This record gives sequence, C-alpha cells and structure tokens, in this order.
Amino acid sequence: PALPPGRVPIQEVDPTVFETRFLRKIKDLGEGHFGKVELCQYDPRGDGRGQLVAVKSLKPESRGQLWKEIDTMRELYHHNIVKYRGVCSEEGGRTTKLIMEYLPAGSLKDYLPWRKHQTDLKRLLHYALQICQGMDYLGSQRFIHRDLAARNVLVENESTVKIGDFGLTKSMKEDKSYYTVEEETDSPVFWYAPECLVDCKFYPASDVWSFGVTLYELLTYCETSSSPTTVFLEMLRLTQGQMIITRLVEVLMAGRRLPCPPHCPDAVYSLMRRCWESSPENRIQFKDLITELELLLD
Ligand SMILES: C=Cc1cc(F)c(CN2CC[C@](CC#N)(n3cc(C(N)=O)c(NC(=O)OC)n3)[C@H](F)C2)cc1O
Repeated sequence: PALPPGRVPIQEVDPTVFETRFLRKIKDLGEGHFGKVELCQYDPRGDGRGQLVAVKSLKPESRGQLWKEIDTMRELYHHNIVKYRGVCSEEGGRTTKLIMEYLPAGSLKDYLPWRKHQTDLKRLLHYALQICQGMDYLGSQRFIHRDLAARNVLVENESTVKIGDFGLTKSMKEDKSYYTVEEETDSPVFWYAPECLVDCKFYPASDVWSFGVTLYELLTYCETSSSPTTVFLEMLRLTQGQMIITRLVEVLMAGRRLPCPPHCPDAVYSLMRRCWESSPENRIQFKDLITELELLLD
C-alpha cells in the first residue's frame, strides 16, 4: 500500500534474528560432546553497550540436532526455564547458533558449593520446587528432558532457578509415551533410571528419577566430594575391567540407592526414594512432587 506523503516506512526488525558480525565472543561457558556454549556480547551499535547472551553452537555434523533444540526452546515460556532470545544463522544456515539469555551466576553446580553457609534447607527446597514446576511444564508440552542435573539448572538470583539446557530434550510423538534413544555417547548414567540403562527408553517418569538425583545434589550442596558420580563409583566397587553400566544396573536392581545426605530430613529423603522406584509407573510425578514440596515449605 502506498504510504501517505511524508511518512517513512518503519524498518521492521525481527529481534530474534542475530547477525554474526555483531556477535563478539567473551569467554567459554561450557563444552559438550557435540559443541559448546559461549558468553558473547551482541553489539549492533558498536558502542560496547550491547546485551550479553549465551550462545550455543554445535559441530557441523550435529547441526541438525541444534534446529530441534531451537524449535523446542522457541515453544517454551515458563518462569523456571531459561529464555530463548533468537538464532544466528549465516552462510545459508551452515553455521547456526542458538541465542539464549545469560545468567551470570551460572549453574547450581557452580553456585551452591560457594554459598553453602548462606543457603538453608528451606531455600534448597524452594529451588527443588521451582525445578519441578519447570519440569511439570516441560512434560505438559510433551517433552522429555533426559539430562536433568544440577549442572543444567541455572541460578537467576538467590531465590530463582531455571532449567538452562535442552541439549538432550526430545519431543514424544503423539502416539508414544516414551522416547527410544539410538546411540548415546557420554551419557549421564548416574542420573539415569533403570529403564534408560537397560532398554534405552525414556519416559517422563525417567526425568522424575533424574530429579531425585538432582534433589540429592541440592541436599549435598552440589559438592563434588559427595556427588552422585563419586558416591556411585564407591558403591559399585568395580573389579578390574567390569562395565560401569552393567554393574550399576546390578546395584540398582538389588534395591540399593544413593544414601541420605548428611542433615537431610527423613521427609526429604523419602521424596528422593519415591523418585527412585524401580518401575516408572510406581514413581511419584512432578505435579505430586510440587504438592509435597509446597507442604514441606509451609
Ligand atoms: C553441545 C551442546 C552442549 C554444550 C554445552 F557446553 C553444554 C553444557 N553447558 C550448558 C549451558 C550452561 C549450563 C546450563 N544450564 N550454561 C548456560 C548458561 C546461561 N544461559 O547463562 C550458563 N551461564 C554460566 O555458566 O554463567 C557463568 N551456563 C553451561 F554453559 C554448560 C551442554 C550442551 O548440550
């Protein structure tokens, strides 16, 4: 339509489109098997006052996987899920990057060990509640996270946490109630439920198991000395050359679980144990975890 005389068209700019030439790398935030996450400044005005963003890029051969993660993040709007900011894809989509909001406090794994004395049980349970709220929302959108752990939960401020990475998140097909995984490289096996280890099947209930391990991490202030990896490796008492996964399945099938963390109330440990029921259908669900945690927080 012709503009009335004297009117200049307002340049419609899509705020979710980022141009590589204005993206300045500041430092690495994380390294994954298939790529990395960097802290960048997006400075289109060139005045050094652009916004800080977290930028995920994958190695060329895994580029297709990043588009799935982008499509997932675009659809997620929740107080306890890190915000999607946009996409940077140059050279005809050969180098695609996912742009997210930057939370400078980092993950619970970076934050909690240093704030142990300022973080009481009530605050830990409040973080646990928020993780469940984010996960319950994710499940309501028919996604399975598959990598819920303290290292993937970001701290917005001392009273707010957000699920920060969706690198292994899968959408369940309309008719299916689980996701079957093909090849798995460095899998977080000590956060995996038995059905994931034995059948490579991931149910929403498999995320509940991982939440139980994440709750254990919270109650041990994410300290490496009492991390799930450290404690499970001690429990497995591996003999020379024994496969970790086989031994882990044996120990879990024998009914053994991570121990009650020091100073953890029985009521909280019994919640963990209800996340670690052997069969997925017997496990507590996120909406019930929310109810139970709210009761504990009253
Ligand atoms: C190839 C895929 C891939 C690559 C990876 F490096 C990782 C691992 N990565 C995940 C994102 C990460 C932790 C979380 N959640 N993080 C996000 C922010 C933010 N949005 O601000 C942030 N901030 C921070 O550290 O501030 C000091 N850390 C951290 F980068 C580890 C996972 C992957 O699937």
